[in-house]
Amino acid sequence: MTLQSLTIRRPDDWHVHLRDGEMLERVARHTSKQFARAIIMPNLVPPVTSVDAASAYRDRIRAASGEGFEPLITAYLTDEADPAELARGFEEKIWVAAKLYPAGATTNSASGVTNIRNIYPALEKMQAIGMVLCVHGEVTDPEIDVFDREGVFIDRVLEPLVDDFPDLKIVFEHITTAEAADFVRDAPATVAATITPQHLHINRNALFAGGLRPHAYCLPVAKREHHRLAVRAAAVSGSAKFFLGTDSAPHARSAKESACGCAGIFNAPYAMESYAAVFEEEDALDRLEGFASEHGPNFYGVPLNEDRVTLERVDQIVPEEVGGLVPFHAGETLKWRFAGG
Ligand SMILES: NC(=O)N[C@@H](CC(=O)O)C(=O)O
Ligand SMILES: [Zn+2]
Ligand SMILES: [Zn+2]
Repeated sequence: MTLQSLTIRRPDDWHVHLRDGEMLERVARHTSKQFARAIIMPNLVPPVTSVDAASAYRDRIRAASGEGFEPLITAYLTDEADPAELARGFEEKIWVAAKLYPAGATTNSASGVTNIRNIYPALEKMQAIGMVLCVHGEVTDPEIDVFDREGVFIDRVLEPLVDDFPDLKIVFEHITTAEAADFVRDAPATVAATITPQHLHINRNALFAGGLRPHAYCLPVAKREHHRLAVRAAAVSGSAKFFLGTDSAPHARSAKESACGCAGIFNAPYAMESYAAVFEEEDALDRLEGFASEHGPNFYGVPLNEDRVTLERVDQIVPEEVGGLVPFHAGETLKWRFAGG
């Protein structure tokens, strides 16, 4: 018999961009509706580099997201990252992780790290205190083909990093390739990965389907079909190393539909529906709870959520716009509906 509803422990989103100001007001409740907690990415302008900025940002998110949602703030690592400041914010429970953006790799990464060696003192400190490192894993070398930047990052940066910091907890964010899925699977238990809905649903053809499709553009860019299939296999494998991170990354419509469109897909409004579709197609709905609600907290070392949410089998057409933004799956019919707790 076909499953008509699915009740699971409330999920968390281990990678999301909530932005600030008016955009934060527009998007925050889409995330807080589905998820109990979320790892909030720090790539604001200016980036979140100090404990004070992080604390103030957390207050603004709490105000925008409403009761019952816990924003988990991250620090933005620059070449000047101060180990003492990182440790202070971690001890004061203002931030739970720090984010490595290779300078120039993605949206608002201009202040990112130019050479991984520059943050070795910060990483030593993080390793010592048990603070998680989140990584945007792409090299920025213009000689490297954009579709190869994740794979080359593994060889040039990640593998040496894992060797040099055997006790540092590392999350390889938004993986998109078979190489990344294999690397994480075979790495020590200190290494995990987040997986977005879009990298489970689309391959690079989606960027060019009948014309140039800015709303399918994010970074790392979607890859060939065999990579999508490998990332799917990892997500539904049941391995505790792979967990949910939407990378919902809203940009104004005008910034997406532009001669130089911004990278980022706004998937928050139908995030769980989108993941559920994938797990059902892979005949793995029984593994959705682990991926969405258990593997992430266990890796970060925080308790599992106690409340439950239900997904119902109801067709819903995703609108062309949500709050003036174009959501992932716009115009498509999704077969599940997030019905809350
Ligand atoms: N994923 C994206 O395409 N964009 C993100 C940045 C990021 O996660 O790399 C953003 O902040 O817009
Ligand atoms: Zn990123
Ligand atoms: Zn992101």
